[in-house]
Amino acid sequence: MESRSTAKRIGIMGGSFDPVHIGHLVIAQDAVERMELSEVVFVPAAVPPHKQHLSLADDGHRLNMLKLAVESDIRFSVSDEELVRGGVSYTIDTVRQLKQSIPDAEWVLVVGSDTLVDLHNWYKIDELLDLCEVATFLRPGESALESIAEKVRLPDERKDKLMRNVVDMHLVEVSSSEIRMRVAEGLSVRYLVSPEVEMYIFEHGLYRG
Ligand SMILES: Nc1ncnc2c1ncn2[C@@H]1O[C@H](COP(=O)(O)OP(=O)(O)OP(=O)(O)O)[C@@H](O)[C@H]1O
Ligand SMILES: O=C(O)c1ccc[n+]([C@@H]2O[C@H](COP(=O)([O-])O)[C@@H](O)[C@H]2O)c1
Repeated sequence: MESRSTAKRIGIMGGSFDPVHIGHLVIAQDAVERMELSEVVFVPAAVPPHKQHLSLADDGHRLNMLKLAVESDIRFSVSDEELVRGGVSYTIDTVRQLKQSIPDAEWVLVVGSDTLVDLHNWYKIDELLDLCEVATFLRPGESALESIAEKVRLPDERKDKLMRNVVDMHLVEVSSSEIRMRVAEGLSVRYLVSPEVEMYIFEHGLYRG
């Protein structure tokens, strides 16, 4: 096993969080334990690069729901830097900014294995992989490690390092799209989002369709 330096290790979880659900929170907790992180920063995207055609709930609502979901857990925090920056949210810009704010930390980007096989399409991926470690978790229904490895389209050295950081995490079958759909259909989202987020959705009439 590689020995870790003593620098503080901070996880970064980026996403649309429209809305944040328990799947996101469970992954963040698993990442803390599996990747020896001291904390995880959730970063809601202004415009996610691969979802530019989708319309999302207002930035303010997505941010407020994230804050409500994580406020009782000192290991979690929320950064509004992508929302403040505006425009398409490239992760390289976010990681550069985070590194500037805490230069002596090690940064670990937490992504799903669907993302791992797409990383070669990310903006300035070479520089990004120099700046931070990537921890990948298997999402529900995803195939075995070997078949993911075959699909990673990055140089061997990069790929080997990424594959060493693919970890099993709890699989919670829930997505933000399902939450939005359930609210629109008048179904309950209790236990799928935190009670504070459930209340927020109903108080603000979000996702009614
Ligand atoms: N149930 C889940 N288990 C593990 N990871 C998840 C889960 N849902 C989302 N993620 C991961 O969380 C990150 C942010 O996801 P995002 O905010 O786009 O949520 P989503 O549920 O995938 O949204 P949508 O259904 O709108 O596409 C991504 O890396 C995504 O792979
Ligand atoms: O930087 C990129 O080129 C890039 C390309 C695709 C996705 N991302 C980031 O990956 C995170 C998850 O994206 P998504 O589309 O799965 O919600 C989110 O923070 C995006 O900004 C980043």
